[in-house]
Amino acid sequence: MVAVCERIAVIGAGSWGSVLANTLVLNGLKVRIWSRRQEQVDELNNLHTNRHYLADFEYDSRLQATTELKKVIEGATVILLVVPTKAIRMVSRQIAALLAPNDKKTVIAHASKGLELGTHKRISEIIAEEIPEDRRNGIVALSGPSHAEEVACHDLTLVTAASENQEAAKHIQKIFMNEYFRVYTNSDIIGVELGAAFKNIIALGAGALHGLGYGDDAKAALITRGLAEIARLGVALGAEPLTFIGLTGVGDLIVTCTSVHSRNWRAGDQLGRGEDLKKVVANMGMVIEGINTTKAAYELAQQEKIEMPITEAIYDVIYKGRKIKDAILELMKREGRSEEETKN
Ligand SMILES: NC(=O)C1=CN([C@@H]2O[C@H](COP(=O)(O)OP(=O)(O)OC[C@H]3O[C@@H](n4cnc5c(N)ncnc54)[C@H](OP(=O)(O)O)[C@@H]3O)[C@@H](O)[C@H]2O)C=CC1
Ligand SMILES: O=C(CO)COP(=O)(O)O
Repeated sequence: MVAVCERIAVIGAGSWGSVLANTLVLNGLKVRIWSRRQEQVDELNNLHTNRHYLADFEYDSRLQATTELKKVIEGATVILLVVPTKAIRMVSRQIAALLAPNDKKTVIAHASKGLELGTHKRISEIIAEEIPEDRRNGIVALSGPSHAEEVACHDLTLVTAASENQEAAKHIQKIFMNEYFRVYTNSDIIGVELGAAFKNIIALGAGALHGLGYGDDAKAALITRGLAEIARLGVALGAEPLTFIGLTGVGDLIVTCTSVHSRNWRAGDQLGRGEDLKKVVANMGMVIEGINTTKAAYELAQQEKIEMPITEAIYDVIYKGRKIKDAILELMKREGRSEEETKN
């Protein structure tokens, strides 16, 4: 059973952070959520809504929001980061400055999905660099096929809490588990974080296929061949191959490539319909992680000498202005291969 007195800090009040925070409140925990904007804090505290991110959802009135980071993390046994990947380093640095040295009480968890531009680091690696080991009790990635819109209305969702520290992973499992939100543990945080990041690239492609009017055969092929290249790069980077057939691999790939809730899928769909990338990003008003992750994965694949034809095609479309139809045609015209080839 979760200790009722336990206090949880959620950092980031976008669609996912706010719904995860609400889930924990409903599970009986004391939760404070941090937002950088006072008007959003006022809306959450007074109206119990967060209209920009989830238009028709009412949050539990026990959820407390504030812009004061110190107040949010004070006394927290878990600090859960749910900001876009590009903000993880800065936020972690600010948190580290507020945690006491030699106080290893706090589990640091995150539910974000991406790789850092430039360094290509996974989120737990960034956190480990910014929050000294003596100020934390493990780093956990909470990941899997999960859309805020569905968890908000208690649809059934299964995710994974991954960490090198199994006690910390079990703690995250314990505080989140309920009758609609089921959590597994996993020790392969490399595979879990890489699967979570890379699936967004393939989701951009799945959306683009839809926008162009292609059917289910094309979608299934993209998901399958996408998984093959995700796993190839992931294993080269130290992941366990089996992780890619779990919730955070194929599970998240399926949901993100097929759900209208996915921002990455929706962005791809609009690109497929001929919209301009800058306009798509501006109109989304929420993070589209796959755009930066495509660049990071493309560079990592070059560095590791791993062939990733789909990622390369999406990179060309996003970063070199290539026409999507031309990129698809080139993929289709590649030399015939054996499906049994595992390396390339
Ligand atoms: N939405 C979902 O269903 C899921 C999302 N995720 C992952 O969770 C992470 C967050 O996604 P999500 O909540 O959807 O994103 P949103 O775009 O909905 O919200 C992002 C939140 O982060 C804040 N933020 C943005 N930039 C910064 C910054 N530089 N410094 C501090 N705070 C910042 C935003 O604040 P402001 O409003 O002030 O801009 C907002 O509160 C992503 O990595 C995503 O892939 C994972 C699973 C499901
Ligand atoms: O990670 C997600 C689903 O598991 C959310 O995907 P999007 O960021 O594409 O909305």
